[in-house]
Amino acid sequence: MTLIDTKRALRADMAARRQSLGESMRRAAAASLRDLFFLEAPIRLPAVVSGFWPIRDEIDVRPLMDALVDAGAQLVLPVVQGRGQRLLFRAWRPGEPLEAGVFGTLQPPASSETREPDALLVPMLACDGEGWRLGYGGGFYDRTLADLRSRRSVTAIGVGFDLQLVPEVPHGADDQRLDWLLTDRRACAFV
Ligand SMILES: Nc1nc2c(c(=O)[nH]1)N(C=O)[C@@H](CNc1ccc(C(=O)N[C@@H](CCC(=O)O)C(=O)O)cc1)CN2
Ligand SMILES: Nc1ncnc2c1ncn2[C@@H]1O[C@H](COP(=O)(O)OP(=O)(O)OP(=O)(O)O)[C@@H](O)[C@H]1O
Repeated sequence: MTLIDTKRALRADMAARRQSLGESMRRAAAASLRDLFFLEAPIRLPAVVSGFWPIRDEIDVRPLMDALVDAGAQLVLPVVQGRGQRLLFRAWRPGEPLEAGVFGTLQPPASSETREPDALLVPMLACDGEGWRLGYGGGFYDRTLADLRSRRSVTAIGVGFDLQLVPEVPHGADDQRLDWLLTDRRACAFV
């Protein structure tokens, strides 16, 4: 199997695993995630922090985003510019309107100012103990992190349910490692 096939198979497995979680478990996980973030404090605030508006069965980071704003963070949300391009980030505050983006995402309108994040909450399907991450396969976060890291220091925090942690995520030359892992059960830095 090629790397692409192996990743595709793992994506299907992990999507099914995440789908098995019930509503009350999801609510509790969103609150634990928020609390663990502030207990372990992966970043210093104030800072520009990229969140994400959850799609499909992703963990709900909205309680964490609310708390980040209360703690002095400037939130930004990702915007897909096009296939093969890096993500752009637009400022957003909880309660402000969002508009439809690609792949079922919601994003701040073009009137919101663009900001480069100091830290990113990175959605993931799977992650391993070394910080290798599996996303939906667009390579958007890999391209974005490669570009940001070539110019500045950023903290990439992989965010998901604890059951998304697996022994090994296959990776290639284009994959960017995470700096931190944040789940409903742990927050830890990768060395
Ligand atoms: N909540 C959230 N927002 C996000 C991301 C994300 O992973 N989660 N992104 C992370 O990059 C960007 C959006 N990228 C995405 C890329 C692919 C798919 C997706 O559903 N892909 C289909 C295949 C589509 C196709 O190739 O035609 C799939 O997985 O079935 C979703 C979002 C920016 N915003
Ligand atoms: N910096 C880059 N430059 C060019 N192509 C890239 C870069 N990063 C990733 N890609 C390409 O994007 C495609 C998808 O990559 P991959 O399967 O790792 O996506 P993913 O990490 O699961 O998705 P995402 O980051 O969007 O959540 C691959 O063909 C990969 O080679």
